[in-house]
Amino acid sequence: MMKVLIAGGGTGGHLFPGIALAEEVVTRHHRNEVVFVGTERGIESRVVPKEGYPLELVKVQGLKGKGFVSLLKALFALPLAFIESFRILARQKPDVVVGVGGYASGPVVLAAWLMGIPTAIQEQNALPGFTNKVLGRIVRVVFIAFEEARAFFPEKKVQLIGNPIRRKLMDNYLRSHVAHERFSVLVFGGSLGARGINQRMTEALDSLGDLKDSLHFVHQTGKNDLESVRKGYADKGFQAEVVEFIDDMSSAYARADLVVCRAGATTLAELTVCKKASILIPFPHATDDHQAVNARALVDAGAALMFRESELTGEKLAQTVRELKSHPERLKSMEKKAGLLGRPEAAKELADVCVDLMVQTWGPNGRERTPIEAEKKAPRSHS
Ligand SMILES: CC(=O)N[C@H]1[C@@H](OP(=O)(O)OP(=O)(O)OC[C@H]2O[C@@H](n3ccc(=O)[nH]c3=O)[C@H](O)[C@@H]2O)O[C@H](CO)[C@@H](O)[C@@H]1O
Repeated sequence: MMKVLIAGGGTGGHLFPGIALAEEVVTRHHRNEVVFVGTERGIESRVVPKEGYPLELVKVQGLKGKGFVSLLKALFALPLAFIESFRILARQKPDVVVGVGGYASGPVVLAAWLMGIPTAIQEQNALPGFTNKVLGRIVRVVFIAFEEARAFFPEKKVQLIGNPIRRKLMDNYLRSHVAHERFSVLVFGGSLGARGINQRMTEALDSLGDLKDSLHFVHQTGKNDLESVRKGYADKGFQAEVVEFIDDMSSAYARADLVVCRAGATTLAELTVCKKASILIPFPHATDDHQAVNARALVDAGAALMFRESELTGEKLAQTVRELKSHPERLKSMEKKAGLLGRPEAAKELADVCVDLMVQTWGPNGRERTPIEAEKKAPRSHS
């Protein structure tokens, strides 16, 4: 029996690896528990309750600055979030705390460390964010997904395991290979959508008119561009499903012959596990340009093509789609190379280490809990 507290979120790229860990933990034993800590405005406030896990909220702002000392200062300058974190940890009594990045991760992991609870962080990107770089010094284990991230953390703590993928996404994906007649392009801009991608793709349609009847698009726009993108496809006579957000990414991937997307780390992990060929357009304003560094790993392996948004015209994008469509053997080779980078076992490996941390710290049964606390752990079922 183990209780894991997962702190962080904000965007899907941080939260979904946490959900993947949660799924692994609760399917191992019906009395295992997972609690999330996030913020009201993060994607977690919508997704976590839907997934059936309890969510505690803290009020945190982004932390910017440089160096360990300035982060500590910034964290202590947020006394409310910090006090809330202590309270949550005292109430929840987790055996292990895992930070997945995003606003809530910093104060909660720091508070857990001060309370003597074993901590770990999971860094999704090739270049770690500021908070994780600092938390790396205090946590017991640092999980990374790209070799490039190793250099930013104490060597002995690092475990390169890849980014955990949601079990539901994997299971459904394996079951949902769909036969389709048209060449299907999945277009999406990370968990929030991407204006740059929305614009380039609608511009690209102008140069793809002759292929209209053999192309099918599934396009996720994010909140703001839904109507204009929908209109773009409709006015130009293309067959397209245009949505604000895709709930079922497994069937979206399953139907795609080609994916056009940003280079968020969780997206890339999914592309490799699902063996998909992709055109990557990294988010140009990502901190330290980390999306381009993420993308490089796939490009160097021959699994993807990458274009800088500033250099990519609609016409160039159209030409690339056209070329890949007319060279299925090239697409196949990209798919194969993507598959070689996939780490489908990441969630399991992460959960194994959580068990080790619990056993080392609290013994094989975890923390002592009063009979009432233990009783509250009603057996849960998880689909
Ligand atoms: C702007 C920004 O700072 N983005 C960061 C954020 O990206 P972001 O939150 O966009 O994350 P990713 O691209 O890594 O992952 C997106 C996740 O959302 C899911 N999804 C996406 C679209 C959709 O309609 N439905 C859906 O479920 C995908 O399947 C995937 O699981 O976190 C990533 C992981 O730390 C970073 O690499 C990104 O740089």
